[in-house]
Amino acid sequence: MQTGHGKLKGLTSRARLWLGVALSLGSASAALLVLQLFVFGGIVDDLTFRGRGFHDEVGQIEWLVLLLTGRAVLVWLADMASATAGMKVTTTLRADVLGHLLRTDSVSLAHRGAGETVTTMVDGIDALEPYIAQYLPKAAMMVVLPLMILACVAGLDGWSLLILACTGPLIPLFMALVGYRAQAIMDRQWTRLLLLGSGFLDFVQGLTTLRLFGHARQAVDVVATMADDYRRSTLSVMRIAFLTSATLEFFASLSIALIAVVFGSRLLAGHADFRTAFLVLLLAPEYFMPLRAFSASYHARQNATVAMERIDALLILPETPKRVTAAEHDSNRPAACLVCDDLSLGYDSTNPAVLTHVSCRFARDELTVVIGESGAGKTTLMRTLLGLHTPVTGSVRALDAQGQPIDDAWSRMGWVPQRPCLPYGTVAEILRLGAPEADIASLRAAALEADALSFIEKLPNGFETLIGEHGARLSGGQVRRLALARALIRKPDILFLDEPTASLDPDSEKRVTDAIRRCVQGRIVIVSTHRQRLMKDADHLLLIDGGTIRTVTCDERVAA
Ligand SMILES: Nc1ncnc2c1ncn2[C@@H]1O[C@H](COP(=O)(O)OP(=O)(O)OP(=O)(O)O)[C@@H](O)[C@H]1O
Repeated sequence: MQTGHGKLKGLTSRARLWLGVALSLGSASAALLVLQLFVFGGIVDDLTFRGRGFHDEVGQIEWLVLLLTGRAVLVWLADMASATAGMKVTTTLRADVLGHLLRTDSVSLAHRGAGETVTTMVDGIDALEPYIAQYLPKAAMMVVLPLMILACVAGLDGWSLLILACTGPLIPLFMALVGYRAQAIMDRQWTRLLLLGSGFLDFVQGLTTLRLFGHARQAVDVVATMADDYRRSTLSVMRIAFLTSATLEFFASLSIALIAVVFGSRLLAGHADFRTAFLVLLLAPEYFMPLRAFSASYHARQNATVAMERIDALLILPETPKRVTAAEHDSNRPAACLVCDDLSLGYDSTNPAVLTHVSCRFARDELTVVIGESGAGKTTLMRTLLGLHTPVTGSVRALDAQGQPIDDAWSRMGWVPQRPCLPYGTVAEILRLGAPEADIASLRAAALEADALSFIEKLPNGFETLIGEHGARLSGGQVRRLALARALIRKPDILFLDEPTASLDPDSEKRVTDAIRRCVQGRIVIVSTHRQRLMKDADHLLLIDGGTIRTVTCDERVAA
């Protein structure tokens, strides 16, 4: 199995080109830096010890300005390239994770907290950007520039080469030791961030309930405690960062001081010339500079390693398998029936067998109503038919009028869940979630079919009226009819409605039931309910009882 570091390395392939450009530009700017120091050393030596005036050095000064400008441009371009690489990686990864979550078994996803998923998607993926845009280029420069400087110093002075070659490797070694300890602290900090993110989301979502039960104050205290924990663990991380840079500074200063002392004594003894000594003293701090920059971005790698583990936990969530394979793929064939063959459905080990040996058919132009006690498995069956939940055994097939499987029937399904999710937006935006390209005529047609047009037209701005989250300014019956219109706008072949009339008053119940009846023509319509009115309207009544399913006979219906 790949470790967090291994997975991080895999990320670089997403922006190889931009990272390559950043590295090339960085290397070129490093070469210009070395040249610049040589030219500067020469100018200072000429002016101080060789008796030359400024007018003699004009050519050299022009070169120096040219090198400085060239280097500034190259550094800017390298920064742009690495920032582009970082953005490219995070953008493509976020799209991939989102795409995967859309294909994921909805039950597995629901078992993870929404707050944790959101924090991973936002902060987790953001944490990878500094790793790509800062850490990787700096790690490469930590090798390129010191090697260039060592090569130059090798040609200038043996002693200095020895000092730099011995002290340089000590720094990464010590940083690795510190980093080993920092990883545990980073893990802890990430856990605290997740707790804070999910706690805050829960708090906002449950604000009304908390106020009603008089727990708002305690909730604020809990969030404050979590924020304080996060602050403290951030301070621990910063302590480690300070320790790392202090170590670096110590070794760097020691090494430069040593070179200065050695050169000083040799200059006094007349065994060295000023130009060489000055040049080596100019080059020595630059030798340690990339190590410093690398150290400053080292925490980005640790942060990214922890974030990558979390992102990977999302990526390994099981995807819902494609359930039907057919040789031909013809989206024009409408589904004539939906067939369940010996289905067994369950969740994790706590609930492994909700339904067993379920075999049944759902036909077009029929209203099939599924009934059963609360907790019998109606929603579980519906989720499975929709492809949102993977059966333990058995299969679900959509067949055309000739009995041939239809591969893409699932793309033409409509669903109205028990608690329809209406995001913040206008009525038109909510409806267009079903079909983004739908024009206003299609919106009106779907609303009319779902008996939602009359109330939408009475809203202050009609289809452009802003509806609060979860349909805040609508009644329960209006929310159901709007959700039905959203499902119908997709022109579904197969329509699922989970408890569409639950908790509605008789008038709203009648309106929703009549709307459902109108939808049956040319469609497979499957409804789960506890309500008598829908049961009476059913063409086919299925009862879930004792973990399996059976048809309710006409005699039983009459007797009931
Ligand atoms: N995500 C889940 N993980 C584990 N068990 C679950 C999950 N969802 C439902 N269950 C369990 O599966 C069983 C069937 O639940 P389901 O929601 O399908 O019942 P239902 O017939 O739709 O109930 P209701 O009429 O109250 O909506 C219940 O025992 C429930 O606790």
